[in-house]
Amino acid sequence: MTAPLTPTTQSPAAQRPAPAGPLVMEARNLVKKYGSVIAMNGADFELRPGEILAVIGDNGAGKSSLIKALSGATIPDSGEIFLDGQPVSFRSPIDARKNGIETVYQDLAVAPAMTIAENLFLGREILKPGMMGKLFRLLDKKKMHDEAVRHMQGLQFAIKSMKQPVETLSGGQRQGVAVARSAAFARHVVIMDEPTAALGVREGNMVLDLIRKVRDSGLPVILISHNMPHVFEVADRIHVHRMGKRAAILNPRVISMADTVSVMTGAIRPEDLSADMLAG
Ligand SMILES: Nc1ncnc2c1ncn2[C@@H]1O[C@H](COP(=O)(O)OP(=O)(O)OP(=O)(O)O)[C@@H](O)[C@H]1O
Repeated sequence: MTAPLTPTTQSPAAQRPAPAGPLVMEARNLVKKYGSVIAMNGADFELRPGEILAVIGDNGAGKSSLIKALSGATIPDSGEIFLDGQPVSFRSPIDARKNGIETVYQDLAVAPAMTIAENLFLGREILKPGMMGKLFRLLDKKKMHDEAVRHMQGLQFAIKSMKQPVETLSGGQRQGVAVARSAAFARHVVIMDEPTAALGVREGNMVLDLIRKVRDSGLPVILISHNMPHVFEVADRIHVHRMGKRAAILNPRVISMADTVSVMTGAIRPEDLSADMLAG
């Protein structure tokens, strides 16, 4: 062992029992090579129902490659992915979406000039019933608006009007719209790639709150983040990625942030951790 194992302070996640049950998503032995660079080197992954699973790792550890494989943005060279125990092979992000997996990307989150309601239904607009929708492709704006209100209220998302253009919102609120949109359409899994990056403290907390609500609504969340306090704030389990594969799954109720970072950098070997620090 190369570093002391420090006791943890109790995180808010401490109040929640560890989620259990059959796996919602699983990956085994994923490999992805780019020429001589090995981005995934036998990566495993497990997502349980009702949990927020944080995925952390140093730059270049292969987190994005893993997430891209799970969301259909990359096709792995080899390995297996299972959804509800069934083998799946996503050829594109649309394929993954069809299987109920929604991804919130840090950058292409929302269309600024469109309203909140329009953003929620972007690419999935509801057409008017009957000939008006079928023939003339007229949008059912009222239905989309009412659905948007219902959904945002369900997430207790404080917005005055769904008719507000997204560009009039704060950064945190915009990110909130992107999170809410994914939650609205995901049937299985929501993947969030650095959703709180570039946000201030208050806005970051607002998005974290929303992520908890998404989880509490029954959707498991995969949260990729470099922000350790945020990870410890919301994660039920922490998947540590290192050198192209999963190094450990940690229990944020027991392990400290400092030791988590040490596992991530390789200063602490997972086999040197006590059993309760691991969240197998
Ligand atoms: N399209 C690509 N072409 C070539 N190399 C790539 C490609 N995508 C990823 N890599 C390489 O694969 C390795 C893993 O990259 P990946 O982006 O998955 O890591 P990461 O953990 O997400 O890193 P970061 O936190 O810096 O985003 C890196 O060495 C990276 O340079």
